[in-house]
Amino acid sequence: MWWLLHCILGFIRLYLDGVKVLLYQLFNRSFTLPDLPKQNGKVAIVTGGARGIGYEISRHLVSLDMHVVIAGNDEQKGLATVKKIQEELNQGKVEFMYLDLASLTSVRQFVQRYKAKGLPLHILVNNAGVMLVPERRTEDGFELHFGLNYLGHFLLTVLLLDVLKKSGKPGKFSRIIIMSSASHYGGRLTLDDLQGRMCYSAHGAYAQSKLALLLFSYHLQNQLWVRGDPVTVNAVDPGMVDTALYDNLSSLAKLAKKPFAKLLFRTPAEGASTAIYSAAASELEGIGGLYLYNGRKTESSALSYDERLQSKMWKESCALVGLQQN
Ligand SMILES: NC(=O)c1ccc[n+]([C@@H]2O[C@H](COP(=O)([O-])OP(=O)(O)OC[C@H]3O[C@@H](n4cnc5c(N)ncnc54)[C@H](O)[C@@H]3O)[C@@H](O)[C@H]2O)c1
Repeated sequence: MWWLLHCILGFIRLYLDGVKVLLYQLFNRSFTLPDLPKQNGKVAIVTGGARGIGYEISRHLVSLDMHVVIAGNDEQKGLATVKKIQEELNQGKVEFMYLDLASLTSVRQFVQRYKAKGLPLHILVNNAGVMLVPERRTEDGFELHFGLNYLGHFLLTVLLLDVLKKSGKPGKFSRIIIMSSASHYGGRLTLDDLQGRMCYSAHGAYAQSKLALLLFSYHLQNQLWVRGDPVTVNAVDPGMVDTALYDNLSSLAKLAKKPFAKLLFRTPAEGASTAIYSAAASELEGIGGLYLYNGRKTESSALSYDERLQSKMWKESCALVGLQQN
């Protein structure tokens, strides 16, 4: 019985958070990107950069003369996106590399292939994600939202940290941008049931994955500061954006969403603006540990700032992906 209540509460919390965001978007214009400095010589990885918000981030970073690696699990789409960006921008340094975040082996192989290229890494945008997927497991047996949105990005980031640290320097920090969501406000984290085995709610699982990303983001930033490493980590909330992320809504919810999406949802380009700003704005040089929404610093949930929970999650995540803690 209590699992049913848990599912219903997860569902209600997610939709309430959605309503709050839509009301905000009704009365506030989308953040307008200022002119950003050219980024010649810089290299970025954008996960899920082949469509939606990730595509807009990739395209904009290439237009700033960054070398962008689009990392995704759909090779055909990825290569087509590379071609599209090159045609639109009349060339530009952009390439596709295969990465399936739902497979820890694929994450490790991606990092190996990336490192073999000998490229530096100045910007890592952890953008890819899925939402409201019916109960499924990753290749490694993790609940899909947790395994893909969170653990895949956790491993990717930790394995790329050495390159990010080497590529940054005082006054020119490397930057990690983590795509969170307002759904994290309603997120709950049950450390002894991270895989939702006791009771599964797709709404709860998505919110949990976004909360876990925030706990990770703050904890990692603290570690980097303590060690004096030239890398910053900021989390970004893109708002509610009309993309394929909503493809898993029920038919009824999709129907109800249609008029709202036209009127109130942000376009992918608008949704990408805060992430692009975090990646390239001079005024964010050396600044990390923020939750940014609509171009501004905002408070995330009280739970996300809980340092004990952050460190417990860090330890648990290292154990789950088979990493030695440092
Ligand atoms: N759209 C919104 O309203 C909204 C709101 C808050 C947060 N977000 C977040 O923004 C990010 C981008 O979402 P979007 O709205 O552009 O959705 P989208 O569905 O258009 O894009 C998601 C991207 O993730 C990639 N992806 C999915 N599974 C993958 C896997 N196994 N390995 C590698 N890549 C994979 C997809 O190929 C796609 O490129 C997500 O993290 C999402 O949670 C979106």
